[in-house]
Amino acid sequence: MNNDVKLIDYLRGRHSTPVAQIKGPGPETAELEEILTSAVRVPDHGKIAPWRLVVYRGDICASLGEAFLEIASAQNGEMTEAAKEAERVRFTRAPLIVGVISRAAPHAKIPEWEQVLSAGAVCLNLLMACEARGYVANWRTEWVAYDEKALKALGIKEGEKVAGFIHIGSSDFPTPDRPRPQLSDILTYA
Ligand SMILES: Cc1cc2nc3c(=O)[nH]c(=O)nc-3n(C[C@H](O)[C@H](O)[C@H](O)COP(=O)(O)O)c2cc1C
Repeated sequence: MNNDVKLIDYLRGRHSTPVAQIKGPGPETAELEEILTSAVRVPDHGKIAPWRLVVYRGDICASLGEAFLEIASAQNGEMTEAAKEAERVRFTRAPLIVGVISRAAPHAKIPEWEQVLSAGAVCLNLLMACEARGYVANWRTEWVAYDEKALKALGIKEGEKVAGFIHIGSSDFPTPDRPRPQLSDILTYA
């Protein structure tokens, strides 16, 4: 997002950038932490922060790719070279990835569902906080968010769930929009 774009104009056209289009640079640590500080300013019933963030970047991303490949080949048997490469680069396609991890759990007062929703809010807010600083982003999960062994390699603890792996970087060409639902198809006035 251009810095002088009004929020109302941004929201009218907000959209993601496909991962294949995301290149460097990504934000360095100081700017990233400003982005993340904004991103977690979300509605959170009970103020319990039922989420946490994990930054994946640098050498760890290539190592994770090797781990994904090992897990996938043990589960799928013979893989094509293209499929192997897809695993190797899964976490190196963007300069960095932020895992938004839901820690939703039974709570005396706060329904677990609402805790999950709050993690979704962090994901969307993170997309927008990246754009506000001139970066682009894409909210992915992919199989690694649902596989026990992959989750272990990713440092996700038992009981936690991945709300999103937000791929962050830059892009130098515009993304065409995708079809959007017609308001009339999803809106009723009670
Ligand atoms: C929870 C969640 C998980 C997603 N995971 C994937 C995924 O694994 N692979 C994929 O191609 N798109 C995935 N998407 C969709 C991408 O984020 C897609 O680019 C996005 O829906 C584009 O919409 P936008 O332009 O309105 O942001 C996911 C979306 C959500 C909300």
